[in-house]
Amino acid sequence: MEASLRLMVGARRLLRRSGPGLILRRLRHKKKWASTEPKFSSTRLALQNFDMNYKVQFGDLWPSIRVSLLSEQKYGALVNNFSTWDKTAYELEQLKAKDFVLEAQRRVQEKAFPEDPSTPALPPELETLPSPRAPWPYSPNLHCYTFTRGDISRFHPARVSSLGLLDYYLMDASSLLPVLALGVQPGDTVLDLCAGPGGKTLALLLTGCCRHLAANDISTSRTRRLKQVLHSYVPQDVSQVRVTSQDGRKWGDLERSTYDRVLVDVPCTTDRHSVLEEDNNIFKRSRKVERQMMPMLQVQLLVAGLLATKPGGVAVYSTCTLSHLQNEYVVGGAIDILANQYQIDAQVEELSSFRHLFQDTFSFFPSCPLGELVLPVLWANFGPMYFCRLRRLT
Ligand SMILES: C[S@@+](CC[C@H](N)C(=O)[O-])C[C@H]1O[C@@H](n2cnc3c(N)ncnc32)[C@H](O)[C@@H]1O
Repeated sequence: MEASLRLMVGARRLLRRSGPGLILRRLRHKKKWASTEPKFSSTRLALQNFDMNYKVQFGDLWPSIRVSLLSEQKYGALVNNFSTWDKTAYELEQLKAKDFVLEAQRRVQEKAFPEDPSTPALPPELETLPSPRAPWPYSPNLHCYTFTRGDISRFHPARVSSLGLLDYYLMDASSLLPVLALGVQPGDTVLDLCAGPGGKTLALLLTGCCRHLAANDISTSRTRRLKQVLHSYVPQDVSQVRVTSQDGRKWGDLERSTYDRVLVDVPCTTDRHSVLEEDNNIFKRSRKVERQMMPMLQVQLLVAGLLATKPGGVAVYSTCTLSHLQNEYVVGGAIDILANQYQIDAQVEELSSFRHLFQDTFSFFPSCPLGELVLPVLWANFGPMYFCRLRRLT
């Protein structure tokens, strides 16, 4: 009532000043503006979409995944080996945080020396651990601290050490799993195809194994952030990184059969971000086509990544979505394209022993047909993180 009164007074004033033409123009403008106003926020559209699809995909597990996605996520502190790492590790241990990678390595050691009488017997599911001759087949030298199950303490922001470098990098701890699964070995040439803002690139460098590391991202703003991360964490004399800003889909033509290890950490619907943040949300109406084309882009990037891998080399595909259309289906699609269009064989490698190693820290989806999927749960609110390890055979 009050609003229509104000409208009438305003209209009368306008009529007096400028005649009926202007009023009509203003009203027309107002109507157009009102009809383009979004009915639902992007976060709400994302939740509706997930409710529809993930109920089918995850059944009874979906309500608990949903509430975890909407709750505060947990972080991990990736220790910067280039900085005063021993001091950092000591300080993190004082906070009662645990290095989940070191704990997994200890479990492998226990398997390697089972005859040691002081070693407790392993539970049957750990019998699939790697053989004693290859005690740690995953990327080495990575140390990441998390608070234990159910502990929702937060890490303080990273600090500059006496060496002038930041002491740790805060990330969703499950983001380290694709890098660990890549199994970088000393002297490897490595490609990080979609690298910005650079958490995984930093982890790859921290392995101390990369003879040469190519870090690429199509977005110049993301490669700028990547360079800032490198500047804050890595000494200037570490020079084996090359940063580029190209379309990763071209890599198969640019550098075919070149790299020992390739990480393909693709853009996706970033499920946690999509249900929480309006800013840069892929569920905005204006980004509908981009969202629909996402699986196609992901297949193209994975194909390019595998083409850039040497025969016998390894690529890891990863996303932070629960969607099987962006996960297993993409892996299956890329393998088919490689076989049919390029006569190249690539094969998914089993990661079930890897899953057993880290199951105290993360909740894995038990029935993922290809690769592994970390589910957000309240006792370990990491992820979602999907990763799949592929070996290029020919
Ligand atoms: C999930 S993010 C990568 C996160 C990064 N690996 C990290 O750990 O910090 C996906 C990235 O892919 C980039 N991207 C999107 N399309 C691309 C393309 N065609 N080629 C290369 N990068 C692309 C985006 O700019 C975005 O930075």
